[in-house]
Amino acid sequence: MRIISVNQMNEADRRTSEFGLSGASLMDAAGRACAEMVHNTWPDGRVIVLCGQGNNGGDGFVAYRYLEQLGRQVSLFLIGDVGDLSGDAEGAAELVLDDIQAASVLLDKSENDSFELSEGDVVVDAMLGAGNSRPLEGEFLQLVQLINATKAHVLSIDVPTGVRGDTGALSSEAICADITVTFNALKTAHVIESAASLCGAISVVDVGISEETLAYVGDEIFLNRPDVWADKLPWPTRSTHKHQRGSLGVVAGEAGKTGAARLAARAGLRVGAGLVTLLGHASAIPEMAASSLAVMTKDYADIDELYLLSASQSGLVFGPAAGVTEGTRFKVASLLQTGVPIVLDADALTVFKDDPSFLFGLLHEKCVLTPHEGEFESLFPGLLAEVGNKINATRTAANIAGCVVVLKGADSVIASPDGAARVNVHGSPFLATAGSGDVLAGMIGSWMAQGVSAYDSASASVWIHGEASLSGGAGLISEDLMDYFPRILTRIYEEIRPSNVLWERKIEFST
Ligand SMILES: NC(=O)C1=CN([C@@H]2O[C@H](COP(=O)(O)OP(=O)(O)OC[C@H]3O[C@@H](n4cnc5c(N)ncnc54)[C@H](OP(=O)(O)O)[C@@H]3O)[C@@H](O)[C@H]2O)[C@H](O)CC1
Ligand SMILES: [K+]
Repeated sequence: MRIISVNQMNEADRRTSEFGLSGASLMDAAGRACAEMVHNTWPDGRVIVLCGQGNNGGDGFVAYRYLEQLGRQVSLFLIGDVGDLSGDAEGAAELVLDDIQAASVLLDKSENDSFELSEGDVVVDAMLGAGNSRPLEGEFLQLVQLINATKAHVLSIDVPTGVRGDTGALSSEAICADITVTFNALKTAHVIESAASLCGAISVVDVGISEETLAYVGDEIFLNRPDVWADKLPWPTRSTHKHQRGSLGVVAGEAGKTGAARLAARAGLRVGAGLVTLLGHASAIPEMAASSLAVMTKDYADIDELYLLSASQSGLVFGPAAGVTEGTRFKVASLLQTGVPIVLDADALTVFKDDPSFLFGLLHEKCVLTPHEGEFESLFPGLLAEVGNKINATRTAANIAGCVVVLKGADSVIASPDGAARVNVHGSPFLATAGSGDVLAGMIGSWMAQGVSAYDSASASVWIHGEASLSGGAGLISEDLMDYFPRILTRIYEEIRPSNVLWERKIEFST
């Protein structure tokens, strides 16, 4: 599923009308889909369709017409004058002209009490869509506040009114929808917070804009789902041995602070690395060894030994509980010098707060940085605010760093230095718990150790991590996450069924 900008969607619209379906046909399909969604989701109750002056309102006029045909009790309101409508919206309004009422009657209770919204009503929000260009005020704002204060169900067309398509940030109060119906692709607001949470359940409907057109106008930005990376994961064959499944080295913090590295190591083992080793100072070995069975431990006396041990791994993880110290900086530099694929997280990022460009000079294309918003701000100060769009800010960061950057959150963005990005919304809020980032880092390191690209390793890990959190539900702690991996990985495997892999070998005997 593609994520595209408002301008790109307008261009896709324009190209489609030029070479295929007219704007009026697209609007008809859009409005019809919304009417059907209302009818199927809420088969009873009054429906109130609230339209603005643009094409979002146009979709609303069409939806009104189809809802009438479906036999629904439905009323139609317009903000502004019919005379100000133009283009396809004007055409759609002409078919329902006699039914249009001024939206002001919804606000002025003395004028018409019967239009007080109540529980069980359904509001179709067609006030503003992709064309919203500024904070709401006047009637728009009052209507949004009125609708949000009721218990009526709300279906927003394209985006909830008040939300701006190209950012997740809110500049004024916006509609809180139960369902948002959008067309052929997603926009930033559907996946990035805070706007994303206002969309409710999102339904992407095909109104006739082809994938070819979207690919032509759009960037390589997709929703992060198994369909974009599942076939890139390696599966062992019957003759694979553990040394062919990669060796992951997780560099631990000091004695007493090795829990984070142990979480990462265990996650790495679960995700499939054949060998996982915790690398630590001699003083940290006893506690690591005591709690690890299949994970090995190895001590290093100094940075030269760490370099040698790391250089023999096929994937590395460093940063969780490493300490914001000069020693951590040296270790990062040394680990990067090995050229081995590496995940840098937490302290391994924060430690470069004062001179991020020094880190950028050391990074290579097999690196993955996994900052949360605070750590991102340390490395790329002001970038998020300046770009105003989390997806594009992360893409810029990946370009500056020259490697994959995962900006973690409810809406994690995985960006590659070539401009591609994937946005992950798959996960539970209970992931906000100690150690969950350490688990993620271990997973990414493990896929990379097995030869998967940095971009696919990060994408697969973020999704599987999210899926595990959903399986865990409430009360989840980081230690639990790993227990869900086998079932999730088996499901992914079963969906793909790589032709070169045979798990269960059937041998039948007949007598
Ligand atoms: N392929 C598709 O995605 C399809 C989309 N459709 C629908 O079309 C809209 C986009 O339509 P557009 O006309 O570009 O935009 P809007 O309807 O959202 O709004 C434009 C009008 O609203 C005014 N405006 C903008 N911001 C505000 C504001 N904050 N307050 C008040 N008024 C505002 C704007 O006026 P200006 O003064 O800014 O010029 C316009 O009058 C898309 O969302 C879909 O629903 C197609 O119908 C199907 C294909
Ligand atoms: K809307």
